[in-house]
Amino acid sequence: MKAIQLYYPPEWAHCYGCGYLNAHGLHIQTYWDPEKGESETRFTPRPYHTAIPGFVYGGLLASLVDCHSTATAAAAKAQAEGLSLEATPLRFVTASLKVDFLKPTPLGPDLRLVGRPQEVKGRKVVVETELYAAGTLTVRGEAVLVQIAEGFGGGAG
Ligand SMILES: CCCCCCCCCCCCCCCC(=O)SCCNC(=O)CCNC(=O)[C@H](O)C(C)(C)COP(=O)(O)OP(=O)(O)OC[C@H]1O[C@@H](n2cnc3c(N)ncnc32)[C@H](O)[C@@H]1OP(=O)(O)O
Repeated sequence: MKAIQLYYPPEWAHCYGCGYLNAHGLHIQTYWDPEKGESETRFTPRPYHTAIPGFVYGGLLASLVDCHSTATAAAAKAQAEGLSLEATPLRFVTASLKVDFLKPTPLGPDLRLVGRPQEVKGRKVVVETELYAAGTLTVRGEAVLVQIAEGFGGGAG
């Protein structure tokens, strides 16, 4: 299966969180399950992603939720409209991002994010994301994503 981010055209693939053309980026990769209508990202933080020793920096967790949500929005919109991302790349930007840090996230285990679209309406998609560390829910996010309008800000992403 191909990660949603790999369908982004090169001019939209420089994002620090998920752009495949950003050599210094996180390279977040999101996979869509059309049967369940939900998405998954896995990410293993590095030792330098520390908040306090043993725990993951919250800004990194917010970045994971952010880019996981933009990709989930693209997949959800494509499925809702019966489009193929291969033929019709869709790219969303984050209009609003809310992150609840429910528990400290331990540094070490692989993190798993699950995204569920709550609303797909026009250019807007609302996505709820849960982030698990070793099976424990530690972060919940809600994001409002807006599809980039035709010809908008080309090359900036
Ligand atoms: C990087 C940016 C440059 C772009 C270059 C483009 C190319 C590169 C792409 C690569 C992108 C990488 C993506 C990585 C993920 C990020 O980190 S993106 C970076 C952070 N995000 C930004 O910088 C976005 C800045 N904000 C904006 O540009 C504009 O506010 C937006 C988000 C495009 C929306 O403006 P708009 O197109 O005028 O949309 P508008 O018609 O007002 O609203 C559409 C819908 O969204 C809702 N909405 C809009 N804002 C909000 C909000 N804050 N809260 C709740 N709902 C909202 C509206 O209510 C409306 O809903 P409905 O009425 O239809 O139900």
